[in-house]
Amino acid sequence: MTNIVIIGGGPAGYEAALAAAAYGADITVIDSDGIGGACVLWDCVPSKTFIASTGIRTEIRRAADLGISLETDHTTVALSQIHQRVRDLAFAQSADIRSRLISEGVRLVSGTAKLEPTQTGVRSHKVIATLADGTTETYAGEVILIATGASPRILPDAQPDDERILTWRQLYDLEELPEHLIVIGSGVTGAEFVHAYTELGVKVTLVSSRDRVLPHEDEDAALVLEDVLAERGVTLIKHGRADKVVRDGDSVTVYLADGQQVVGSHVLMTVGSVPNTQTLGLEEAGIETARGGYITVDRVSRTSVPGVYAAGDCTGLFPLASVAAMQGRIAMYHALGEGVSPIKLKTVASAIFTRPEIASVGVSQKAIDAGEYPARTVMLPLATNARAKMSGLRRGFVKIFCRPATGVVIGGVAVAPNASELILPIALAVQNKLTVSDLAQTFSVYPSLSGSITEAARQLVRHDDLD
Ligand SMILES: Cc1cc2nc3c(=O)[nH]c(=O)nc-3n(C[C@H](O)[C@H](O)[C@H](O)COP(=O)(O)OP(=O)(O)OC[C@H]3O[C@@H](n4cnc5c(N)ncnc54)[C@H](O)[C@@H]3O)c2cc1C
Ligand SMILES: NC(=O)c1ccc[n+]([C@@H]2O[C@H](COP(=O)([O-])OP(=O)(O)OC[C@H]3O[C@@H](n4cnc5c(N)ncnc54)[C@H](O)[C@@H]3O)[C@@H](O)[C@H]2O)c1
Repeated sequence: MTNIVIIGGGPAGYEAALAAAAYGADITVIDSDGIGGACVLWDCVPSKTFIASTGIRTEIRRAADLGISLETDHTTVALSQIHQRVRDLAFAQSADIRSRLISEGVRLVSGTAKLEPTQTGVRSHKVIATLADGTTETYAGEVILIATGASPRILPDAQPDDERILTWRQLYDLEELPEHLIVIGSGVTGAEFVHAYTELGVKVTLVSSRDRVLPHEDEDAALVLEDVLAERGVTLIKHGRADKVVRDGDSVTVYLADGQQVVGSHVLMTVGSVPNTQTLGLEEAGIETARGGYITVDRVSRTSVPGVYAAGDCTGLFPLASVAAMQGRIAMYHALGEGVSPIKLKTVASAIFTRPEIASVGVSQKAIDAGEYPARTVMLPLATNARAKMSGLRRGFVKIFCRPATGVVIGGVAVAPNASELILPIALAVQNKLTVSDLAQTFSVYPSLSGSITEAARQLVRHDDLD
C-alpha cells in the first residue's frame, strides 16, 4: 500500500486525498487551518456566498424596468445575518468535506507541517507536524504532496488592523457597512468586492494600478464592467499605485505613488497573494522554487525532488480551485502509476462573479490579436437576443474563437448575468475539439441566452463556407 502524506487540506489537498483513497492508498492530510482550506473557509466560498446576497439587491434595482415597483429606498441590509450565513455555509462545507475524507479512510491531522531535509538514498520522505499544543509528530510518506495554498499579499506600509484596513478575509467581521470603501487593486478579487459593496449601497472608490479594471481579462468584457460600475457610482482611479495606508480614528487615507491622497472610512487590500511556502523547509529538502516563492512543478505536478509533488496556489500555475483540484488528482494518478494526462490550461473555464458575470475559456482575444494563434472570431452583443430583451438586459455579449481552416472552437467569452453557467457549452467544445458547425447545429432553447452561442457559431460557419 502506498504511503501518501498531503500537506494542506484545500481543494488541491482534499481532492488529491479522495482520488488516492479510491486506489486504496494510506493517506494522511495535515492541515493547519481547517479542511476545505482557504478556498472554503476564507476566499472562494465566502465571497461567492456574500455576492449571492448582494445579487438580491441587483434584482430589486432592476424591478422597476420590468414594471414592478418596489420601495428600494426602504430595503434594509442585515449585515450580521449575511455574515453569519457566509460563516455557517463555509463551516458546513468544511465539515462535509471532513466527514467525506474520514469515511474514505483518510487520516486527518490538525497541525502545521514542515519537510525534513531529504536524505540521499532514502525512498521515503518525512514530514513533521507541529500540533496546537506544541507537540510534534513525524509522518513518513513514499509520496508527499505539498498543497499549502496562498495568503493575501500585505504591503509593508498598509498593515491590516482588523477594523478599517482589511484584507478580504477580515470583511465578514465588520459590524456595519463601510460609509466609503476604498478598494486597492483591480484584479478579480477587487472587482468582485467592488461590485458586491456597490450593490449593498456602499460608496466605493477603486484604485487600479493599471489603465482599467481586470487588466488580465478580456478587454471588451472589462470595459462593460467599467461602464456598469461607473453607472452605479463607483469612482475609478486609474494608474494609481498605493504606497501607504494610514488610519486616523474613523478615517483612512491612501497615499498614491503620484502624490494623490484618497480618504475613506475603510480600505480593502486586494493586491494579490503570496504562496504559503516560506516555512516548509523547501530549500533544505532540495525543492526548487521560482520567483515569488512558488514551487516549480511540471504538468503532472512533480517538483524537482522525486516523490514530492505540489499542487494548487502554492505552485502559482493558475490560481483557481478547479485547477488546484485537477493538479492534486493528477499528482496522485501519476504517483500511483495510473494513466494520466498532463494538465492543459488552455481548456480551463473561469468566471468573475460581478454583475454581469464575465466567463471565459481557452485562448484569449489578446493572444489572437498578438498573432499567437491564428483564429476567426465573432462577438455577438446580447442586445440582439430575444430572451435578453425580455429580461431587460442592456449589456453583455458572447465571443467565440475558432481555428481558421477547421472551425475547431479554441476559446470564448461570455458576459451575461449567468455567464458562469453560459460558458459550459463553449468549454465543452474547446475540451472536445468540437467545431463551430457542431455548435451551430445544436438545438438551443428559444428564447434563451444560450441561443446567442449557437447563433455566434452560425456566424462563424458562414465565414467557414467562404474559406
Ligand atoms: C477572494 C477570492 C475568491 C476566489 N474565488 C474563486 C472562485 O470563485 N472560483 C475559483 O475557482 N477559485 C476562486 N479563488 C481561488 C481559490 O480560492 C484558490 O485557487 C484555491 O483556494 C486554491 O486551493 P489550494 O488547495 O491550493 O489552497 P487553499 O485553499 O489555500 O488551501 C491550502 C490549505 O493549506 C493549509 N496550510 C498552509 N500551510 C500549511 C502548513 N505548513 N501545514 C499544514 N497546512 C498548511 C492552509 O491553511 C489551507 O487550509 C478565489 C480566491 C480568492 C482570494
Ligand atoms: N471568481 C474567481 O474565480 C476568482 C475570484 C478571485 C480570485 N481568483 C483567482 O485569484 C487570482 C488572483 O486575483 P487577485 O485579484 O486576488 O490578484 P491579482 O494579482 O490578479 O490582482 C491584484 C491587482 O492589484 C494590483 N496592485 C498590486 N499592488 C498594488 C498597489 N500597491 N496599488 C494598487 N494596485 C496594486 C496589481 O497590479 C493587480 O492588478 C485570479 O487570477 C484568479 O485566478 C479567482
